[in-house]
Amino acid sequence: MRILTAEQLSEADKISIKKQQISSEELMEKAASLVFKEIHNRLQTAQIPIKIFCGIGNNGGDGLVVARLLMEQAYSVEVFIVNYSDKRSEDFLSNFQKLKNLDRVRPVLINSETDFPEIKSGDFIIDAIFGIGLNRPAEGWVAKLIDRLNESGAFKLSIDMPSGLFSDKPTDPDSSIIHADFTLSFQTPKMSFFLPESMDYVGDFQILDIGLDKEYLAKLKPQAVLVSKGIAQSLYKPRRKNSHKGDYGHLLISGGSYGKMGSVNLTATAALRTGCGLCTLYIPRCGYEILQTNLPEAMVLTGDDQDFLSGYPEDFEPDGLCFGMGAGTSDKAKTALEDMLKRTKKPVLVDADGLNILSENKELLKLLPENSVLTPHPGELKRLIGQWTDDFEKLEKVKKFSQKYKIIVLVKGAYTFIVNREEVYINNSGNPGMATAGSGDVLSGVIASLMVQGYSPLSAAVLGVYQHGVSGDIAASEKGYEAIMASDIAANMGIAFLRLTESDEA
Ligand SMILES: NC(=O)C1=CN([C@@H]2O[C@H](COP(=O)(O)OP(=O)(O)OC[C@H]3O[C@@H](n4cnc5c(N)ncnc54)[C@H](OP(=O)(O)O)[C@@H]3O)[C@@H](O)[C@H]2O)[C@@H](O)CC1
Ligand SMILES: Nc1ncnc2c1ncn2[C@@H]1O[C@H](COP(=O)(O)OP(=O)(O)O)[C@@H](O)[C@H]1O
Ligand SMILES: [K+]
Repeated sequence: MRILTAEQLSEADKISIKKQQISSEELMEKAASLVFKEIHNRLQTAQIPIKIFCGIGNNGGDGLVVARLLMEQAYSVEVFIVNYSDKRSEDFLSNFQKLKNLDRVRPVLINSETDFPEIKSGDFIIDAIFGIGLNRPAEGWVAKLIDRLNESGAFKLSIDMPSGLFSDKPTDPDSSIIHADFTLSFQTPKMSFFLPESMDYVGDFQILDIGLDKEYLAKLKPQAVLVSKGIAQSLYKPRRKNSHKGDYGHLLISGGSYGKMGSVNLTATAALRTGCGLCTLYIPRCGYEILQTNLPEAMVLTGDDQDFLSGYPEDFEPDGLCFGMGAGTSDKAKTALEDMLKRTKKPVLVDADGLNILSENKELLKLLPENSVLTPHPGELKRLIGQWTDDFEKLEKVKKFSQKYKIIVLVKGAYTFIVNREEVYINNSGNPGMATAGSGDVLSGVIASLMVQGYSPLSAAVLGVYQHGVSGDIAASEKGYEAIMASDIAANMGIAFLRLTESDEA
């Protein structure tokens, strides 16, 4: 699914109306009918007090259509017009008239704070105040109304956007924004649904296909692409019967220090569970017995130092390299990274302390082979690219960084962003149970393993992040969020690949 801007969607709206020879009022009826259906499916005519707050633009128009359709099914509905301006949209006005023609309804106009209705915690609020047409933060009594709705404790369903939230630019967190429990959004998700600063306003969300012209939509340059199972399937390379371990690549994982050997163990386990043919670990001497005992499938080479990573193995040509987990940022570890980067032309994956070393020694960034993959979490990213003022600026900075060094940069989080120059992918698989020590180490193993198996670094990053999330979801369904440990994410990778190759019907 492609993420488009408000401007692109409004234009697509106009083009679709023209091409499909329908009126904008008909498009609104179609969009709002889908919202009605979702609500009706869930409420099944339960007599919950429904209060619909409608603005005076097209988002308000949607709210009015939903109100009419709910009334036709004998729901208990009250309609409030948030009358912030006299510039009512045409489709708002025609639907306002249609609603008033029903004799049971008396929409209540809200012109100031004194008109606010009482809102009880058991009410069901439908928020149709502002949609993608919001062009400034909500102010005055409209802001107070939004605050009042948020404080009510009532369930809030937003149409298209939580009112007060911008779709594709930063929203001042001090402004008034509906804190939706659920958002039903039209045609495509909006960028702010995925960014850490704004995702909480959206609640759970569902996208309703309102039938905008597919041909036109396909021509638009998306802000980002949401990674789906279909995309992951299209990247997947099935294993051939006529193959041997040499066909699936030899990965060298370099990391670890005294007390941090577990991270290398997790990365290596994940890499082997993701199918690389051979895996060698390059570690300080203190980790030798630990890893040889724990993970007999991996080969182990050690540097000269007892506790810290040092040097780089002589005469060793793996198919790909992964550096950083548990490595620390000692001078020796820095030299180890530098030696590695000077010895290879193949894209590498750098994670964790490898990223911290790069942040402290920015000149090393220039040594990264083209299309190397960096996998920072937000803290590591900040050290790497500097502070940002908001998530949209962060994304722009990451794109520039990716362009400057010709590399792929992940921004890990509840939604992980995969940035390849101007191109952005957003991953939606995974769950909060994965917020646990070592799950990032597992991700590095998954991606690096795919990289040595002949996937392009970008495909490895997109497929790897998706599979890592799916594996975490399998772990959650078996164990519950709290009990997930990073090793469970590695352990479930096989089932995640089985799921990937299953058709959805199966
Ligand atoms: N495109 C699609 O796919 C489809 C879209 N559809 C629906 O249309 C919605 C977009 O409708 P829209 O363009 O009329 O804008 P909307 O969000 O109702 O608000 C604009 C109004 O708010 C005003 N205003 C803005 N900020 C303000 C503020 N802070 N405080 C006060 N006023 C403020 C602004 O007034 P002005 O700035 O001119 O003063 C204007 O009057 C979209 O979200 C979806 O629900 C579907 O029906 C069909 C398919
Ligand atoms: N709430 C969440 N939902 C989905 N995935 C998550 C969530 N929290 C963390 N993750 C995933 O878990 C991993 C955590 O990585 P990281 O912070 O580097 O962990 P560590 O350093 O402990 O290995 C990332 O891949 C991230 O996307
Ligand atoms: K809304």
